[in-house]
Amino acid sequence: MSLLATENLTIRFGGHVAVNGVTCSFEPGTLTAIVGPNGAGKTTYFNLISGQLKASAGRVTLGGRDLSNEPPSQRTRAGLGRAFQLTNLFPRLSVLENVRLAVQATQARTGLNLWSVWSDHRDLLQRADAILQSVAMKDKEHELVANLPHGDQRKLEVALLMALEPQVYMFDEPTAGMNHAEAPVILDLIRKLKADRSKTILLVEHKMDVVRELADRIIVLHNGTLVADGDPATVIASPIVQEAYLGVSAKEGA
Ligand SMILES: Nc1ncnc2c1ncn2[C@@H]1O[C@H](COP(=O)(O)OP(=O)(O)OP(=O)(O)O)[C@@H](O)[C@H]1O
Repeated sequence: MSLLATENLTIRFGGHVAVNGVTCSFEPGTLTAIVGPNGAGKTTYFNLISGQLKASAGRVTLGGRDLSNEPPSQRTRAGLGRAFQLTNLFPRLSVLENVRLAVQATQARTGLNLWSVWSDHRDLLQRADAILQSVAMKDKEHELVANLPHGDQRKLEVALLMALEPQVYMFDEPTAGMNHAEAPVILDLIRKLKADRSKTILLVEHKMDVVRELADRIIVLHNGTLVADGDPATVIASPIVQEAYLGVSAKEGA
């Protein structure tokens, strides 16, 4: 079982410390919600973990392996999977082709050469098929991604993440910009991932009703610092979070 950990993780932009000495670990089988006010450093923390930003100080490790100096592609190979709000999709390819490419990337990662990838074409298709079934998109497999509604594109993005079989799933406001019909589909996919119990899931989320339903644990960032960490009921109920960090949203979710 691989544990994701950050040790004293810090980044400075000029004089501003956006993430300040965050030490935290995330266990498989747990969905941790990361909350905090706007500008608290949540997305920056994600960027430091996935490698989009390089830390000024501190370390990111997965299963004891230090990833701090690895580029994002190596971190993905090591098992960190992040949903990138559609930037990972190939819009001019079909749904099936997108999933198949993601499955192929995984097989290449596990050491198969090009010839065996080709000879295992049928296995590839079966795996892609299973993923499409699991996200209920089999009926759209031949549609061009560019023609899909926004909600389906976001769903496909989660499907591509699943195809990569990461140990860690990172979602940054996965239902942002979605309508009332689209959001439940994404939340259902995250629920299914969670039911697997072997995955580490990190979720940056402002919507407290979503956090309350999905999170096993909540950590709170404020001014780049980790200020609370614990089970959802305790963290949400704590006066410091209610009054200073979550404000009206927390009360609405209560
Ligand atoms: N590349 C950058 N250069 C300079 N400052 C940055 C950069 N990225 C983030 N910041 C600053 O770091 C702080 C944390 O930003 P971040 O986007 O991580 O907050 P957040 O908690 O995700 O906010 P929100 O909930 O609004 O998305 C902010 O003050 C932001 O302006």
